[in-house]
Amino acid sequence: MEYIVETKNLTKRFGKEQAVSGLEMKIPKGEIYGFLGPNGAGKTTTIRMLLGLMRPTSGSVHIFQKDLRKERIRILNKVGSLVENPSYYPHLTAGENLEALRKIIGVPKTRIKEVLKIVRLEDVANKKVKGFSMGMKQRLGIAASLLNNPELLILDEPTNGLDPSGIIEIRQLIQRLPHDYGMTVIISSHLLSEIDQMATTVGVVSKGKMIFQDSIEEMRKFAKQKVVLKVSDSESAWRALLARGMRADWDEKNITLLNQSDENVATAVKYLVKDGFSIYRVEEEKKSLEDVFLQMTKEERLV
Ligand SMILES: Nc1ncnc2c1ncn2[C@@H]1O[C@H](COP(=O)(O)OP(=O)(O)OP(=O)(O)O)[C@@H](O)[C@H]1O
Repeated sequence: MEYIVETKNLTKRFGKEQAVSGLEMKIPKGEIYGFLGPNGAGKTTTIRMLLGLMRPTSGSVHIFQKDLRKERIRILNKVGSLVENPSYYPHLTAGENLEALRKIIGVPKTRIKEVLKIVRLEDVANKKVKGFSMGMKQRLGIAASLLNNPELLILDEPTNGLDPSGIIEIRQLIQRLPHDYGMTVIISSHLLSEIDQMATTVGVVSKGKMIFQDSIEEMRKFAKQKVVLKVSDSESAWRALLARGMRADWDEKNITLLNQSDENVATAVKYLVKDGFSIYRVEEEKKSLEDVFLQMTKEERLV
């Protein structure tokens, strides 16, 4: 597997505090990697280390399969990033702001038009930035990060402070990048719901540790359905199921089956009827992906 980003035992300590702890991040090419974790989990510290802005206490960062310590400039020339809220000259237009950056980076003038088109700001290229909405400013920030035609784009909480329509705009923009431009994207957030529909791979950090890293489909598997039985004399009914070798939980009210296959549910119902219990309801409860994420970060399930 060719990884665009691979960290090994990446660790950052601030005094006694371990902000990032033995992180093994693996990001295949062309993925949109949702880097998730509650506030203070270590996302920004990790991103700063990926961008060479902060030196790891120990461990290594490889980007494009090159060691960041040894080939920093060569690597960073092909990386775009938006780490803090970008600052602009409010009295200059979108195009003029990008022009100022373009001169520093040294890319052809034609690139300005291209990046404005990618972020769908070409119609307001000649408007002053001071009249822009938060969402437009954020898209301009992404345009700036695309000036050097990066192969890897790193966005730290790009939807922070945006309204729902601004979030959707950013989502649509990011979703196109791997397909249309062959980019790999890392996008951090403390809210799964914000990146749920755009990430293809997810890394979840909690207290500096990676507690889950896999495809979003794998994460969805944790959002399994629960089948709940509402029955008469539920405690006895639960004990009767256990006595028959079935796996079930009881919360002093209802029974939850731990194996939710159709067959297993049918067997449980058959036993309960046989044992003389009345079945009032057989209900399905589905956990949202957000519930799964919250549960993961609470339990710190280690992978
Ligand atoms: N320069 C620093 N000096 C000391 N401690 C720091 C420094 N930067 C971060 N930390 C600490 O490291 C931990 C991780 O912080 P970090 O900013 O990386 O988390 P985060 O996941 O990005 O959170 P947020 O979403 O709030 O930005 C926190 O406990 C923070 O207080």
